[in-house]
Amino acid sequence: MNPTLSELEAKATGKKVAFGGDAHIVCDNLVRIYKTEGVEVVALQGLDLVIDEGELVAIVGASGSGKSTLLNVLSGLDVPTAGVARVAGMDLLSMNARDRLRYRRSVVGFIWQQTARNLLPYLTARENVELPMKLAGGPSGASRARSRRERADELLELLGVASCANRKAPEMSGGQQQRVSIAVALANSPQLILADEPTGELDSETSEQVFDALRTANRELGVTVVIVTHDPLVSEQVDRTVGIRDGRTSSETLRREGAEGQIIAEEYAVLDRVGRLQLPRDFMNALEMERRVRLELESDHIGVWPAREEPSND
Ligand SMILES: Nc1ncnc2c1ncn2[C@@H]1O[C@H](COP(=O)(O)OP(=O)(O)OP(=O)(O)O)[C@@H](O)[C@H]1O
Repeated sequence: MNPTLSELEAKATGKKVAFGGDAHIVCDNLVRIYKTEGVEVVALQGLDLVIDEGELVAIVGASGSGKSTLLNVLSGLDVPTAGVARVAGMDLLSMNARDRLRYRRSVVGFIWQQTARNLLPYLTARENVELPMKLAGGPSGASRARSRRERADELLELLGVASCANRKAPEMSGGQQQRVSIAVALANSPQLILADEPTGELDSETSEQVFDALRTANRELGVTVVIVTHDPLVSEQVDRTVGIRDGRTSSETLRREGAEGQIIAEEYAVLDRVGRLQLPRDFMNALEMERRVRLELESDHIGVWPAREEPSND
């Protein structure tokens, strides 16, 4: 039966569910173009990404694929050229300067690769954790100072570095400094933690401790954690690894526990809303696929073949 005019009208004016719905992080067709000396570099080329609240996600990709650009956008440090970037319902493209400052102080926490960038060397671990709470303002007074100190000590305890409370950065190991950095990032109870190569300067044993601390923050405090990494150890221990290639999400690896407790990892190509997907470069090279491919729909899959050589006329 044909719809009535009023049904059509209701459909046209009805609220469409936006891409990603009310997910915690939504990037929709995100573009970031850098212009330097008249040359344009397209660092993000229409990237789509949806991350739910409380997820722990690793982002991997070759050097120059756009990982840091994405993290800078999500942290509110950089503004994308076009598209949608939404975190905790806040629109990162249209935010004014005041909201951006508030966003950076209390919605998101950041951990850099260089330990020296995360901590002030002349403050103790406890004072470093107290600092963002002081900067966020609010009432002053002895009881506020006491509650800041208590929160700092709780966070250091949670992350296994309570013994470092009175030490300054040069008196701590690299791994301890990064765990204190996580406490600093958590100080103002952010909803999201972003970490750019947090274990890049550490050996594998120390990396594992830092990664455990990030996992503890995710599990115990429910904070969403996004880690950019080259470290296979990190990407093996998260539920979801998102691969970025040429400024777009290209693959996702999902990990789940099998019936006998073994970890099963399955890699998927990412299909965007209009049906585009990136074939892995080594697959394309192996079959010398270039420019066009032939597709065939089967009952349960789609076959992709190299374009047929046209028979020559001579
Ligand atoms: N400020 C900038 N000005 C011009 N081009 C830039 C700028 N920042 C990044 N780019 C370019 O954008 C692209 C993506 O860079 P980005 O730093 O996001 O990659 P990445 O995946 O984080 O790399 P790496 O793993 O080496 O840190 C690269 O081609 C890079 O040269």
